[in-house]
Amino acid sequence: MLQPQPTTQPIIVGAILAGGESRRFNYQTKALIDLNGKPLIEHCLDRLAPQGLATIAVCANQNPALTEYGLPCIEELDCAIAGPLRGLYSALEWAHKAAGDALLLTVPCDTPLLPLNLVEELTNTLLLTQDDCVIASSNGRLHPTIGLWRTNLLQRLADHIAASQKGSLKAWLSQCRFTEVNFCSTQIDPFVNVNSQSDLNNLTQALAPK
Ligand SMILES: Nc1nc2c(ncn2[C@@H]2O[C@H](COP(=O)(O)OP(=O)(O)OP(=O)(O)O)[C@@H](O)[C@H]2O)c(=O)[nH]1
Repeated sequence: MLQPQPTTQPIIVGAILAGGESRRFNYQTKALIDLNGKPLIEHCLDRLAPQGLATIAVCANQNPALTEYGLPCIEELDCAIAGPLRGLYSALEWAHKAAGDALLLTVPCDTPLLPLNLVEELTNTLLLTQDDCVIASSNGRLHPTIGLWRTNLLQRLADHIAASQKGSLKAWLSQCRFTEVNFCSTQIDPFVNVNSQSDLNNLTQALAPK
């Protein structure tokens, strides 16, 4: 088990959610979609690497194509729900096992421009508020897959899933005490995501030198 540092800083581990069906991208593995010469998951990793996480794992239905990154692979828990909430549930279980009472950052694999102060801002807010979690937003839009969660939510989430038998992250969030942390940018939305070929085309164009 990862041990806490001799400071008051909690252990923070990261999980990149990279499962799902990718119906809007012809069922292609979204994490491996190329953006400007690099797969989306590498963009994510590059953004997270300098942010002081104790470890970063990938939660992706054990997709063998993602094992080459050498990241710990989080096994998806067998439950009646699918989608990002199952990813969060699996990641919380992994984080609780790996680090005990700690904090878990979740991000989706399809957001290549994550802010470099994401972990710092979310952590500062969570420690201040003592809420269950903090969730990122931009331009007035909440991004429930991008959050910092207390691992001790695990049992509550398990109960929620067992009671609802289906679930969206939004429905789960409505059961949580959370604060929203807004990240703004005058240029491209830092949480712009790639769900389809046209999203990819638009982002490639937006990133092209003017
Ligand atoms: N681990 C895990 N991640 C998931 C699961 N479903 C979705 N995700 C991830 O959660 C993020 C948001 O997913 P969505 O865009 O809502 O769903 P998607 O399946 O990727 O795409 P669509 O089928 O087009 O809706 C993406 O990074 C997905 O890779 C799941 O069941 N398990």
